[in-house]
Amino acid sequence: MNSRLTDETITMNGYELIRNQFKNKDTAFTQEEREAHGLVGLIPPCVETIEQQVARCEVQWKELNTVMDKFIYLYHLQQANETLYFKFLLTHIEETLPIVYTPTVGAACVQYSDIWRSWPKGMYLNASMAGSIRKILDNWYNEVDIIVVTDGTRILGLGDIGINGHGIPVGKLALYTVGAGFDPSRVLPITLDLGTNNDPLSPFYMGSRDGHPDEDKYVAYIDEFVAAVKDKWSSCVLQFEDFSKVHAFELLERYRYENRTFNDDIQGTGCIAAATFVNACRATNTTPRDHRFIFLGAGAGGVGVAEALAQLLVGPDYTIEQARKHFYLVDSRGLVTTADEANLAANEHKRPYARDDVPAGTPVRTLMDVVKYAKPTALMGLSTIPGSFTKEIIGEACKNTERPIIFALSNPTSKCEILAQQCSDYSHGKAVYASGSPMPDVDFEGRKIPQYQCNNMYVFPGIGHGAMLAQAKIITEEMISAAATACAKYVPDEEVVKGVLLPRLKDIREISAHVAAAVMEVAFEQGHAMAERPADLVQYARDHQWKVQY
Ligand SMILES: NC(=O)C1=CN([C@@H]2O[C@H](COP(=O)(O)OP(=O)(O)OC[C@H]3O[C@@H](n4cnc5c(N)ncnc54)[C@H](OP(=O)(O)O)[C@@H]3O)[C@@H](O)[C@H]2O)C=CC1
Ligand SMILES: CC(=O)C(=O)O
Ligand SMILES: [Mg+2]
Repeated sequence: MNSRLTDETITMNGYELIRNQFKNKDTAFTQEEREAHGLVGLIPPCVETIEQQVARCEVQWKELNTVMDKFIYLYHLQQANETLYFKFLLTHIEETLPIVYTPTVGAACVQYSDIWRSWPKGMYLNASMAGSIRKILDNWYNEVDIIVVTDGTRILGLGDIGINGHGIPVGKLALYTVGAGFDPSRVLPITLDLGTNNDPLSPFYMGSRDGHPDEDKYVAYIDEFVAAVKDKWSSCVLQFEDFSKVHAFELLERYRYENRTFNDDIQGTGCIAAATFVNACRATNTTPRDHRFIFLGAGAGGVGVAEALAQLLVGPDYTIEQARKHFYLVDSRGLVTTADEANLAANEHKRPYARDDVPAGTPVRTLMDVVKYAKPTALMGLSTIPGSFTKEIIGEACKNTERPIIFALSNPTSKCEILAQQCSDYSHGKAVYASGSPMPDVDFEGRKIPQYQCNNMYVFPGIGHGAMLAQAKIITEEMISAAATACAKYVPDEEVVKGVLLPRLKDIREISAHVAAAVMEVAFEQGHAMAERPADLVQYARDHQWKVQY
């Protein structure tokens, strides 16, 4: 539903109306509305359509010289008029998403406290609020359909940047509206400002400079937060975002069986990587079981993706243990093996992938060692180490298969394991490539090859929407894998054979409707849905997308 001016709930005077970002139409207020709401004289007299307003934004946008200027411009636009902001995003999706989201949001987060211009978007909860979180949530002004929460401890590949990470929940929620049509007045970005272990060098840093609380206090705080959210907004979806691997897996396990919640970095990333990999297999005429995978990075994203890909290999005649034998995970200590019990004890999420079959004396300390040993057909980068997929590594991978599959998923671009053009050059155009942040088209022997952004943004909006519409009590792995299948299938065979791995971003609303429908279908099948089942799930999802219009 749109937040419409004609709502009976409108009791605001004109001055309040133009300062309300959800109700404001600026020059698009009609003459009748101006007279009815005391707006006459408060805005320029011309009456414009939203298309005319967008045309003005286009001119202003073109005059902005830096990506940071564009980021700040969009933030201001959102603060002034959410409808126009989303209209501009949706009509300029390929230009604006790399600003609102990765890579520019990463640069903006690093400087968030410095570029701050009174952007009261969302909530900030800190350690001193322990014991009062439920009461503090009452300060929020509206009902909430979805919350994206971070504790700022692992923002993209930028590490523990504390309250400056707030740009990520804000950006993710913009994508929830762009992608799945969540009503922007009913979404809530939250940062839990529980300190940072890094020294925020800026004198303007707005968060706590204390280190993180001890483990017991931390978990008690998150318990209180989750319970407070459930009590205040019992039907809202709670998405955990960019929590360090120290807590990401543990918190997912702690809450997933009793709450409508998921972890985007583990499950959303696994989902989109599975969808992209399925299409890479369709494009290369291979099956998932044909592949041997090396992962650089065994954190939240790495293990989330490994588990989602491993599930693609599982079947009646193939167990998850057999599937996991296709995987070799490399972390900062080298190949993850059962010999390194200290590593596994500190990172239980790695244990299912720890190799116990490496012959004594085999060198497996570096990525190159492991590539030579395991002879991969697929390389997955979730390490935050830029340039780690070198020409030599790609050259080795090319010895094992005609078409190696290379996903360089670390964000933002400055952390990416290998750029698209490099991957094409080093593999002589043979690699099937996808990246986490957007990449320009590749020039291969004079031909322009389009690039694919394997990013959870393709699926989390639809997952959240499906869970909300079905009123799913919980969000299960089966719902997530149905979302992956729906996203992969959205690319028809005739496109996939040409190497198209993912749908076009301009179709994101329709993709999200299919993803949401797939999630709902499983929610009804598994008996987790509390809503009544609609006849046509895709149409139902479409009909419940907030329309970007006044
Ligand atoms: N495309 C997408 O949709 C998504 C992309 N990402 C991106 O993936 C990246 C990783 O995220 P996430 O998994 O959550 O981060 P984590 O911090 O959880 O994991 C990082 C992993 O990289 C390993 N690592 C660090 N340095 C090295 C090194 N020099 N050599 C080998 N391994 C190393 C770490 O090793 P150790 O375990 O030993 O510390 C750890 O296993 C980020 O850049 C993030 O933005 C994440 C989610 C979604
Ligand atoms: C995309 C995303 O969630 C990340 O890089 O953390
Ligand atoms: Mg993330």
